[in-house]
Amino acid sequence: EPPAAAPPGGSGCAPRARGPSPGRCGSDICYGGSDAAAELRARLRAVRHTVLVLSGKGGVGKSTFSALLAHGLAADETKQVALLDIDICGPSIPKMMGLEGEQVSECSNILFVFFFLQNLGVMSVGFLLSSPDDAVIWRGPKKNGLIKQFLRDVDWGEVDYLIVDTPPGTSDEHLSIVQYLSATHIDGAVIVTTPQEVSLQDVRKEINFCRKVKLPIIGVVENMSGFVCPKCKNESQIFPPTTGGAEKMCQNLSVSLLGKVPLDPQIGKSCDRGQSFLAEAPESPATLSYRKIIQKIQEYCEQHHLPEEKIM
Ligand SMILES: Nc1ncnc2c1ncn2[C@@H]1O[C@H](COP(=O)(O)OP(=O)(O)OP(=O)(O)O)[C@@H](O)[C@H]1O
Ligand code: SF4
Repeated sequence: EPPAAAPPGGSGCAPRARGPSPGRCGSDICYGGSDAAAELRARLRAVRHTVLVLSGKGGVGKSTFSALLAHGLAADETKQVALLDIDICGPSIPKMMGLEGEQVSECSNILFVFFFLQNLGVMSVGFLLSSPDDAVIWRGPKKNGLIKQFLRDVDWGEVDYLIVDTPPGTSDEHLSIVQYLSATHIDGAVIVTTPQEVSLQDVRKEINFCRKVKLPIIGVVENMSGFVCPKCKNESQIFPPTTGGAEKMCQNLSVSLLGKVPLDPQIGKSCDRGQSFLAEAPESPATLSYRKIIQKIQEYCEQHHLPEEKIM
């Protein structure tokens, strides 16, 4: 189904000016006052589950996983899913969701998400850039202000699953999102890695970060885990797991391994076209792995679901 380009918002909504909107005090961006936590709570009160997607290294497939997690959850049409991209320096979600070049719309200081499907909304910092090739070079406080603005000013509506694609590593943005979302509820984090030691090293840091900020870890996904040749069916380890891969690391650190996703060149092609790989290659081994992982995340969230009074 083609993406609906126009966000909802009614006729009076002019396209939003580029860049974050100024705060009420007239400063470049509003960092929130004493009532900020209450505002955030109010805005996010109808979000049932929040899942952060993290990775130690860049390029391991975190944004791809976030996009496909959102697609997979939205396959159940009774669920409302929102995908938030806070990768301020390299937002790739607009392209992966076929929404590149879109600009955020606002009406009465409320920002509207774009809908890929009727039940799958997307919000990305990329919608604030004038061109997909623009670089964002901002200092921490400005980034934090933007993240808070996203959470506070966006009309999320009723959301069953809010998936947050974060930048690689552990930075100011991670601390901010954990702090802001703690005003409501975070189910936990999914950490994406390749089997290589160089990626696993950074995952260990990520796990320490989660433990420090008391963010539950739903589990680890080992991506690019082997390649099955479509011709001869031989399996090759493109990124050899020299130290036992994610499986060994998860055992050692008492963290769940949610699953392994093999390399499949079709994944990149589908993402570049802004299409769901799960829908385009429903029988592929990678899709089957993604589906099993998504089901585990869903089960985890259902087991940790919010008390009714928080769902208003
Ligand atoms: N299992 C896979 N098989 C083949 N290609 C993959 C797989 N997973 C991801 N890719 C490709 O790897 C590249 C990097 O993926 P992606 O942009 O999701 O990484 P990332 O971890 O979000 O990177 P960054 O954090 O730097 O934005 C993309 O071209 C994507 O299509
Ligand atoms: S395993 Fe390698 S050489 Fe053999 S068919 Fe597959 S791609 Fe070709």
